[in-house]
Amino acid sequence: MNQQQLFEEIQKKRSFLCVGLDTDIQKIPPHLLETSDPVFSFNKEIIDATAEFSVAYKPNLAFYESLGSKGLVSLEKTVAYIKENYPEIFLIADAKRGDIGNTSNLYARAFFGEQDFDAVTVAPYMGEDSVKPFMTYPGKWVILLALTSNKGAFDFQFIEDRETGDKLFETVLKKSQQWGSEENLMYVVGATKAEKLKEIRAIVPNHFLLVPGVGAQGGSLQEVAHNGLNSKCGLLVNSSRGIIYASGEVDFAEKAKEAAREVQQEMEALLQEAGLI
Ligand SMILES: O=C(O)c1cc(=O)[nH]c(=O)n1[C@@H]1O[C@H](COP(=O)(O)O)[C@@H](O)[C@H]1O
Repeated sequence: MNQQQLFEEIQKKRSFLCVGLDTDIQKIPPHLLETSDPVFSFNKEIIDATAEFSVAYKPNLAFYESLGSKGLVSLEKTVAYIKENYPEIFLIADAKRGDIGNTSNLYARAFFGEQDFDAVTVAPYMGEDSVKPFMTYPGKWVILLALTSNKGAFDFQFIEDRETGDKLFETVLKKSQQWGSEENLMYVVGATKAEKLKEIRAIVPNHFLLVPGVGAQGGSLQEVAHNGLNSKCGLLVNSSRGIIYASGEVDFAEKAKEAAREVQQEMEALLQEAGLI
C-alpha cells in the first residue's frame, strides 16, 4: 500500500485509528478459553467489530511469541483473516526488530516474505545496515522508533549531540531520511510526547507517524492531531487496551466496537476541522 492509498482509506473511513491486537490470554473473556484457539477467536471477533472504524491493525509480537508455537499459529491465522476479509486495512507487525544486515534480511523475510504484513516496527539503534533490509520489499514499510511513549524514552532519546545540538530522536529522524522516503518509512512518536510533535513535523513534514499511547497510557488525541496532522493526515493513532479490553465479558466485541466508534467520531471531527475530509 502506498501513502496516497493509505490517505484515501483514512478519508473513506473518516478515521486514522490503528487497533492494537495486544491479545493477552489472561485477559480473554473466560467463555473463549473453551475454543480451540482462544487468541484467534478473540481477534476475529474484535476485528469484525472494529474494522469499519479502523484503517490499521497492529498485533504486537510479544503477545503471540509468549505462547510459543501456538501463539505463532494464532498470529498467522489473524494475518490471513485480515488479508482475506479486510484487504484494505494496513497491517503492522509490532516487532521492534533490527540486527546486523545479514540477520535483518531474515527478519524482513519473516514479516514481508513469509507473512503478509504491510509494515514492521524497527529499532534504529544498530544503524543503516540494520534498517535497510526491511526496505527492499516494494510497497512495504519500516516504522522506525523515534520518540517512544514510555518513561525510559528519557534515558537515551533526549541525549544531545555535542556538535549539532540535536537530541538523539532528532538525529534518528534526520539521518534515517537518507535511508528511505515518505513512501517506505514512518516513525513512531508516542502520544505521551505530543507536545514534541510540532518540532518533529518541522523535521519530517510529510512522513506518516505511528502514534501509540492514547487510551491506556493517557495521551491526548486532540493534542496529537493539532500538532501532528499534515496534508495527507500523516497519522496512525494506535489504541490497544483501551479498545480490545473495553469489556472482559461476553459483550467484549460489542464494547470494543463502541470504544472504536467513539475514537473514530473524535477523529472524524479532527479531520473535518483540518479540512482533510
Ligand atoms: O511501537 C509501538 O507500537 C509502541 C511504541 C511506543 O513508544 N509505545 C508503545 O506503547 N508502543 C506499543 O503500542 C501499544 C500500546 O498499547 P496500549 O497502551 O494498550 O494502547 C503496545 O503494543 C506497545 O508495545
